[in-house]
Amino acid sequence: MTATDQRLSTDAIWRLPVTVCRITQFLGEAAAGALLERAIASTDALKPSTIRDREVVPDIRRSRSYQDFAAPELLAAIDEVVEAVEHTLGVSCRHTEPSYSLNVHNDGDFYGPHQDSSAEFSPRRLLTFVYYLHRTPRPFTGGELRVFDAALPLHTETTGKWEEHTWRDWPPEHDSIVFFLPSAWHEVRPVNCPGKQHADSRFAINGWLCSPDPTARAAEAG
Ligand SMILES: O=C(O)CCC(=O)C(=O)O
Ligand SMILES: [Fe+2]
Repeated sequence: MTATDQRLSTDAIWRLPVTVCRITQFLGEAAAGALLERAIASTDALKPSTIRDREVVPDIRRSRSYQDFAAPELLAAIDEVVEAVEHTLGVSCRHTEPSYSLNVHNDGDFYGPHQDSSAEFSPRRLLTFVYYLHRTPRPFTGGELRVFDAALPLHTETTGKWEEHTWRDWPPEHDSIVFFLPSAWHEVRPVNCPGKQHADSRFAINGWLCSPDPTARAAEAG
């Protein structure tokens, strides 16, 4: 045992915050307002949100999604900042392809703690982005994005219990975007939207920059 080991008491805390890049007023008032109107208008296209291999599991995730929602202006704006984000998060997104959807949380909706990629599910996701939209003033409470710190107090098991984790909450503020690594543990805190009006929901355009899928390419070609 070295002198340093002896100084590490069992209740020492190694707290490693996960880096999140957050940009507010990302598209500007006019573009964000127009995108919000399109998001609100998509109500008929919404289906229950899924996890992993497209399963609906309401104990883990309760919200509605529109997989084919198009937001080219958002992708163009992401393109303009991605180099700075790559630099900060230590990831390279060259030759990646975006994949994204519109996710709508209304009263009682949430998404429990999860990672967006793992060796088993969606391993090609290299960077997560979440862009938020809502009416002003914000018509709901809750719905924070909770990002858990990467490491636990030293005395806990490697996996740890959820109550031993530390975290930081990010507000889902209209026209703000966050970027983080898809391996980060995160959740959407329950939304309280007492009026339950669709237009008062927490709207998010959530997606990933993904490394290309060579098998999908081959299938498309032929
Ligand atoms: O809406 C958010 O803040 C995050 C959503 C999320 O984690 C996901 O869809 O994977
Ligand atoms: Fe996620």
